[in-house]
Amino acid sequence: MRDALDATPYDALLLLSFGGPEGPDEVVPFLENVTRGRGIPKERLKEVGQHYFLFGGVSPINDQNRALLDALRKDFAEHALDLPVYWGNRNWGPYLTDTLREMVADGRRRILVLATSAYASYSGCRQYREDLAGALATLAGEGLELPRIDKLRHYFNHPGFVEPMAEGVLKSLAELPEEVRASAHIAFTTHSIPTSAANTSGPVEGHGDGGAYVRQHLDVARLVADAVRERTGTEHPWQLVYQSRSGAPHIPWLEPDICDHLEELHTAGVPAVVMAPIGFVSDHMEVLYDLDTEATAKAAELGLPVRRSATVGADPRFTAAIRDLVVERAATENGRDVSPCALGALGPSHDLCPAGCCPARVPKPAAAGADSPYV
Ligand SMILES: CC1=C(CCC(=O)O)c2cc3nc(cc4[nH]c(cc5[nH]c(cc1n2)c(C)c5CCC(=O)O)c(CCC(=O)O)c4C)C(CCC(=O)O)=C3C
Ligand SMILES: [Fe+2]
Repeated sequence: MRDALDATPYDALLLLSFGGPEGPDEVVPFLENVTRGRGIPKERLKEVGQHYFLFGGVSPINDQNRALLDALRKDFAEHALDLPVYWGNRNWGPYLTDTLREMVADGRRRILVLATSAYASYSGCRQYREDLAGALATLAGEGLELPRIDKLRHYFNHPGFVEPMAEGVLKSLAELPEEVRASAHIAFTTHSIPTSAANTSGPVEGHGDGGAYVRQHLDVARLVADAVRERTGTEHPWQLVYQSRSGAPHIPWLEPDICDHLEELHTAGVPAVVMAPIGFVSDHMEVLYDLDTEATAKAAELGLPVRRSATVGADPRFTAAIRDLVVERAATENGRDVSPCALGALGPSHDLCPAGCCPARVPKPAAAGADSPYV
């Protein structure tokens, strides 16, 4: 019998995610939820709706979260970590507010949140904290006693996140035709966001020099590229590029787009490319449509061999990393010294988002940060 791991003071882990439709009738209401008050052009919405309809109106994201939940519960049980795991979403059922209400009914008082985004950004961090504040406000309005909520630090540079992605790139390289393999480029991709959001991502002191979002992705890309070089002996040129841009065309977003990048590489005589979606935790719609469908069709049109490498999903190294982060944070809350685990040049991310971190265009209350109106 292993020694039991200690999660106290926490009495629950909450997996907080984006949510997605699971049938054709759910696509439009889902997109209405996503875009409420966000000023996304109608044309873009129609187009994105088509992406979902192409897959029968079913986003893979909910099944992936179910798989991650199962894997986390199994991992915790195997390591005698007594911590129930719940799941709630921003944009589709199970909705965060309903899950939080259930957690309160179950007597949970100290909740730790795992968001399905590894990096700093408004969409990937503060917006989830706003969701938590919104849910807490609803429960307060119902006269319920509010639990205390903390959010796990960003895990982009945890070895349990980086390692499976490095292995995925190695596997994709091995699948390329042998004669082009050694000269293949790696295109690391992530969600494009407005450059204004990129420049203000992360803590205030890093704003203005590109922000944490791009810096964190570059660190991960370098770590994966280094791991690949160590294991193949080959230096594969790489670049961080972007996908899934939305918003009005006159507003600058991070570039280049993966499709333009493939065209550029092809013109420059690069014979093959591995697309590595390091910005995403699992193979959701952005990966299945924007990379596996659109970018792969673009590459076929160019006659450029491409492979798309795996996301971490429910990889056991990732669930072990989450367990590690939970135990680390619990120890910190108990005033014990910890040595947080992180690869790369940036070091472990902060436990508590400081005031002004990843600001919203229109300020809103956000929980689980230094500027939270809740304890
Ligand atoms: C940084 C980032 C992540 C990664 C971090 C994280 O995971 O949170 C992410 C994830 C996701 N984004 C998703 C879906 C959508 N995102 C949209 C719109 C937007 N995303 C943005 C950014 C991000 N998005 C932004 C700046 C917008 C513009 C509007 C706005 O400022 O909000 C829209 C509206 C239509 C469109 O414009 O494309 C949809 C449908 C899904 C579900 C996929 C599935 O169903 O499998 C997931 C996991
Ligand atoms: Fe998105």
